[in-house]
Amino acid sequence: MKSKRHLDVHTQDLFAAPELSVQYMLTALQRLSDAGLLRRIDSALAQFLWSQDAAAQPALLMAAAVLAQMEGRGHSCLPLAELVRSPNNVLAWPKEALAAQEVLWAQLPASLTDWLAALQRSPVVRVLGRDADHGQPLVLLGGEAPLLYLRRYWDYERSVAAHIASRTAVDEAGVDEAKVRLWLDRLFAASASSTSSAEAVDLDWQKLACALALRGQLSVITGGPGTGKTYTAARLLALLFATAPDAQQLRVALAAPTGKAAARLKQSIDTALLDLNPVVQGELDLQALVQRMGGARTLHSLLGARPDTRHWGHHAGKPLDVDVLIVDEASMIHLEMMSALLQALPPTARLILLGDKDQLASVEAGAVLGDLCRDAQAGCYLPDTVAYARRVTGLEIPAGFVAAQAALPLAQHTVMLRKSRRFGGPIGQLAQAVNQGEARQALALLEEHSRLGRSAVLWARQGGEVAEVSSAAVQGRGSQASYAAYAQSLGLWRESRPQTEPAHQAWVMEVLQSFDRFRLLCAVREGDWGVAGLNRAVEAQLQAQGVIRKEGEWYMGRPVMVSRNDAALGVFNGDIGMALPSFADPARLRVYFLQGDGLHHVSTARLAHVETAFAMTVHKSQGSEFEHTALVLSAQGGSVLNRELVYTGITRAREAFTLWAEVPGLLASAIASPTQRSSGLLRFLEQKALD
Ligand SMILES: Nc1ncnc2c1ncn2[C@@H]1O[C@H](COP(=O)(O)OP(=O)(O)OP(=O)(O)O)[C@@H](O)[C@H]1O
Repeated sequence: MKSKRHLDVHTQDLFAAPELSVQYMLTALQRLSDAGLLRRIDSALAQFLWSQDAAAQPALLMAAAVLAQMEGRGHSCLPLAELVRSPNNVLAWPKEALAAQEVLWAQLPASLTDWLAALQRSPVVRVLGRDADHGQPLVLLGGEAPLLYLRRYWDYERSVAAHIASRTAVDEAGVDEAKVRLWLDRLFAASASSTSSAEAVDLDWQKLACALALRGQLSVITGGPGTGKTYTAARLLALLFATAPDAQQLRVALAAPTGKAAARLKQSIDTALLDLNPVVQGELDLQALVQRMGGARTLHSLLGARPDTRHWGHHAGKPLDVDVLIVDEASMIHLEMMSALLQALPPTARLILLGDKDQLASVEAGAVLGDLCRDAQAGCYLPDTVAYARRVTGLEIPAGFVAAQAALPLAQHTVMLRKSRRFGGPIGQLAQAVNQGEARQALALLEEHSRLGRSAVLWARQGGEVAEVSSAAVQGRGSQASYAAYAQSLGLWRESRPQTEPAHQAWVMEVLQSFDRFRLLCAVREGDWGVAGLNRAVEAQLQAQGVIRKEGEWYMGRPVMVSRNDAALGVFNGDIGMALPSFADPARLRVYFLQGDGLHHVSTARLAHVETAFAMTVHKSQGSEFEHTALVLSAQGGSVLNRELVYTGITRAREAFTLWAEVPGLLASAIASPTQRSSGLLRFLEQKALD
C-alpha cells in the first residue's frame, strides 16, 4: 500500500450519499484504492464479483474488497464479526481515514446477521455445509465467528489441516520402546534421565521431542534462538537411524525457506551428527548418513517451483523421494508453501518442522507455525502421551503441562524447547522481555546498558538524526563490529593486490566474512529511516571516505541481496553477495557468494534481481545472524512496527545489539502490538470440518 495516503473531499462527499447503491459502493471502493487505502486489485475483485452477480449487495462488495486487502497484509481470511464490531481493527486504516470510514460504515448493515444475509444470498459465495462446490470465488465458514475466504486460501487451509490431522494420528505400534529407551538414554546421557521437578527448564524437552517424534509423521520442535532445535534434530536422526528396520535405505532431506538458512541447517546438523561419534561408538556410520543426506535445499528448489506459476514439480501425483524431511526456520513458511509441501510429501514420510514460533511470519498470507504452536507453551500433553514419555524416556512430564482432555492431537507431537544455550546474556534478556510484552523492562535494560558506554552489548538511541545511524554503521559504535572491518578488507585490494588465485579467493572470503559481522535491519523499505534511505546514506559515507567509488549501479564492494530465485544461476532469494574484481580479469566485477566453505560467483550482468544490502528489512534477515545487529525503527512504520518484528531483529544479534528509533516511544508501542493474523486453520484442525 502507498505510504502517503490522501483522502480528497470528493471521497467524503461520495460516502455521504443517503442510500448506498451498488454503483456508489463500486465508485467508493475505487476512490479508496486511489487514496491508497485499498490496492487496485482489491477494488477490482469487487468489480469482478459484481460482473458475476448483478444482484450483489454493497456489503458483499465491501467485504470482498476488505478480504482481498487483508490477504495482502498476511491474513488468510476475514473475521466478519470483528469487521462489524470494530471495523478499525480489521481495516488498519490510518487516523485520517477514520471520518470517511465512519460515514461509509453508517450506510452498511449494522448487524452481523445482515452482513451474512448479503453474503449467503449471492451465487459467488459458497456457504460451507449448504452449497455444493461450483467454483465460487468466495467461501463462507459459518458458526459463532464466521470467516470469509478467498477460495484459494480456504483450499490451502483445509488441505493443510487435513494433512496435519492424518500425520498426527498417534501410532505407537512401530515404536520398539525398549530399543528407543536405550538409545535415548545414550544420546541424552548428559541430562538427568528423570525429573519430578515442576520447573519447565529442568525437564529435558529435547529428549522428549525425540520420543514424541516417533509416534507420528509430523513433529514440531519450536524454541527461541540457541535452544538446541538443530541439536535435537540431529539426535532424532541418529535415533531413527539406530532404530529403523531399514536404516541403510532411509532417505533423509534437509530444507529451509531461504538459501542462507538451508546452508546453516546443513552445517549445524552435520556438526551435531559427527559430534555424536563418541556416543555411538561405531555402531552407526554417521559419516555415511551425513554424505547420503547431501546438501540442504531451499523449499522452492526442493518442491520444484516453476517461476511465475503456482505449479510445483512435486505434488501428490509426483511425491518427493524422501523418508525423513527436516525443515528449519519454519516460521517463514507461508500457507501456500505449507500446503504445497504437505501435498508433495509421501504420507509415510516423517516431517520435522523446526522454528521459533515467536518470530515474524512470512510476508505472504498465513502464520502457520504460530497457529500450529498454539499449545506449545502450555504443553497440553494427554495422559497417554505422559505414559508413553515415561516409558521411552524415563521423564515425568510435570502436571502443569498435562491436559485432561480435548487437547489438539497436534499438541502431542509438538515440543517447545525452553533453555537457550548461547543466548542467556543481556541480548537474551532483552529478547525475552520483548516476547513477553514487558516494554518497561526492555527499556530499562537498554538504558542500563547504554549508560555503560558506546561499547556496551546493548545500546539504544531513541530520537535523533538519521546521519548518526549511518555514521555508527560505517565508523562503529565503540568497539562493536561495524562496516569498518569490511572497509578495511576491501582496502587491501589497493594496498596489496592478491597475486595468486588462492590469495584472491582468500581475500574475497575475508571481505564477505567481515561484511557479514554487522547489519543494519530496518522495519520499512522507504524513507530516510528505511532500507532505501540508509543504503544511500551508508554509500555516501563510504564514498566520502574513499572506500567505494560509486559511478554507476555496480561498483567494487557493492553488497547485494538477491530478490528472486534463479536456479540456473544458483542464486536464491535472500542470498547476499558482493561485487568484487575477478582474478582473471580485474577490470571486470563479479558477484561473489559464500557457499558452504567455498565461493560461488556470477557475472553482474546476469544478476537482474538484486538490491543493495548495507541495510535490509528485518523480514529478509530471518534465518541469518550477525555479530552485531542494529535495528532501525522508522516513525512511518505504522502497523509494521510490532512485537514480532522487534523480537526477530534482536534475535539476529549474537554479541551486540543497537536500537535506533526515529522518535521516542516507537519501541514501547511496537512491543505493545503483537500481531494477530486472521486464520481458520485451528478451527479446521479442532473441528475436523474439512468439508
Ligand atoms: N543439550 C545440550 N547440551 C549441550 N549443548 C547443547 C545442547 N543443546 C544445544 N546445545 C548447543 O547449543 C548451541 C545451539 O544449539 P542449536 O544450534 O541446535 O540451537 P537452535 O535452536 O537450532 O539455534 P538457532 O535458533 O540459531 O537455529 C549449539 O552449540 C549446540 O551444540
